[in-house]
Order: sequence, then C-alpha cells, then structure tokens
Amino acid sequence: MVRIQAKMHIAYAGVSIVNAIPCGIGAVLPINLKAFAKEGKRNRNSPLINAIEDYLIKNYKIKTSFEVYSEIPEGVGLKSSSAVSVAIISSISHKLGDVYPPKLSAIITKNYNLSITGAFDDAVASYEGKISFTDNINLKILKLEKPSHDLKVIIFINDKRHDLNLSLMRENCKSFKIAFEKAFNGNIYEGIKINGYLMSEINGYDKKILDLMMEKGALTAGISGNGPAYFSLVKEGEEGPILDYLSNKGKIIVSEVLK
Ligand SMILES: Nc1ncnc2c1ncn2[C@@H]1O[C@H](COP(=O)(O)OP(=O)(O)OP(=O)(O)O)[C@@H](O)[C@H]1O
Ligand SMILES: O=C(O)C1=C[C@@H](O)[C@@H](O)[C@H](O)C1
Repeated sequence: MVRIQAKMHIAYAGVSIVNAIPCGIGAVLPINLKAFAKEGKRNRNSPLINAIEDYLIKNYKIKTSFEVYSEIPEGVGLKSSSAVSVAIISSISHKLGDVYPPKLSAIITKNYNLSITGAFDDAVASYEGKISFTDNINLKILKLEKPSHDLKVIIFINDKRHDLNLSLMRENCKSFKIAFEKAFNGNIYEGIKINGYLMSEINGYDKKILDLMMEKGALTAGISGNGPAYFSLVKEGEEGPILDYLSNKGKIIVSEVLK
C-alpha cells in the first residue's frame, strides 16, 4: 500500500511595526520562528483550533482535525495565533475553493473574538513571509515588502500581558498613524520606535527597556503586538551589549528577520 503523507504547511512569527488596534491599519515584520500544520490527528486543543474546526463545519460542511507544531511562544505578541491559524487554513485551502488564508484567518479570529481587528496584518506577514502593511477593517493589503537587510531580532519577555487600555489606544489613533506613515514611506525603524513608546505609555510597559536597548546599539526597539514582548533589531555581530544588559532579567530569544 502506498501511503501519501500530507505535507506540513509553514507560517512565520512576526514583530509589530505598528499595532492595528488603534486605527485599523497595521504593519508587521516576519521573523524566522515557525508554526507548522497539516490535516491529521488533533495533537493540541485551543480555542483557536476549536474555532477554525467549528467554522469549517458550519460554512463548508468539512469535519476534520489538525496536527499543529509551533516554535513560537504563545500569548506574548509574536503572532503565534496568526501563524497557527494561517498554517492550518493553508493546509486545507485546496478544499475551500478560492480563499486567501490570511483573509479567512482574519474573519474567523474576529468572529470568534480571538482578535480585535482580525489581525490581518499579522496573518499576511505570517503567510507571505514579507513585511505587511494592511487595512484590517477592509481586509486590504496596502503594501508587501521583502526585508532587505540581514538583521537579528532580540526578543525580551519579563512580564505577563497587561490588560490593554483599548479606548486610550483608539484615542491615540493619530499618533499611531504617524508611526504607520513613517514606516510605510520607508522609515520602518522610526515606525517601530513610535509604536513601542506609545504602547508602553498607554499600556504600562517599561519604556526604560526600550531606552536601554537603543543605548546599547539597537537600530530600533519596540513592543510586539499587545505585548509583553519587547524586541530590538540589531546588525549581525552587534548583539553582545544588548544581550549582556538583558541577561538574568527575563527570557531572551534571538532570531532573525526573515529574508
Ligand atoms: N501554538 C498554538 N497552538 C494552538 N493554539 C494557539 C497557539 N498559539 C496561540 N494559540 C491560540 O490562539 C488564541 C489567541 O491567542 P493570543 O491572542 O495569545 O495569541 P498570540 O498570537 O500568542 O499573541 P499575539 O496575537 O498578541 O501575537 C488562543 O486561543 C491561543 O490558545
Ligand atoms: O487583535 C488584533 O486585531 C491585533 C492584535 C495584535 O497582534 C496587533 O499587533 C495587531 O495589529 C492587531
């Protein structure tokens, strides 16, 4: 008997350039941490996996389950849920007709209250492996860009996720929009920094960590997603001072910007 093994579908983690919650527009830089999924025996339970399976039954009459593996830490802002979601949807997209997995991921996560805007920015970067600029309200890709430099990403987690001050985030839409426009027009580092300082100010994350990452040689430093992950981008070989500063203060992950 010939056994045909379903292949694993891959999607990527990412760090936020600009959070989409305040204005409905967001941007994400993909990084080299992966999630994998294929149809198969369920090996993991989560509200996200339940939601996707439920949506497939209700909308496509497909009753199935998925095997999921992930190297992305969960619940810290590194787009784990979008990566798992687009990897799962990609693995079954041949049965769904003409669907763009990030779009379906956004529809499902918004409908099941697993994201606020649908996190289309996260899902597009995760699926395409490129820098995404998106309008999450209208599910439109505004721009996709290939990261052009070899950069390391130093991720630092020393806290639990804070409760978000959603109304204050939305009140500050104008400032987040400036960050988005800077990044959209080519200054991604500045966009990341503005977004990071706004997120720390509004949601009580520690601005000193961003300051110190910058002082220790980062090209930029920010907060990913809804936190609590802080991150900095550095040139390869220049990680030392930031790693020295962060060591023993929390969990550190070193990855690279996806090229
Ligand atoms: N590796 C995973 N496997 C299965 N379910 C996951 C995985 N990662 C996240 N989820 C599920 O996705 C849902 C949303 O989680 P959460 O908002 O914390 O996502 P996140 O991607 O880790 O964080 P963020 O969206 O801020 O980057 C939860 O139901 C969570 O259990
Ligand atoms: O819940 C949401 O809609 C989002 C969550 C975060 O990952 C954000 O970074 C993203 O832009 C939008």
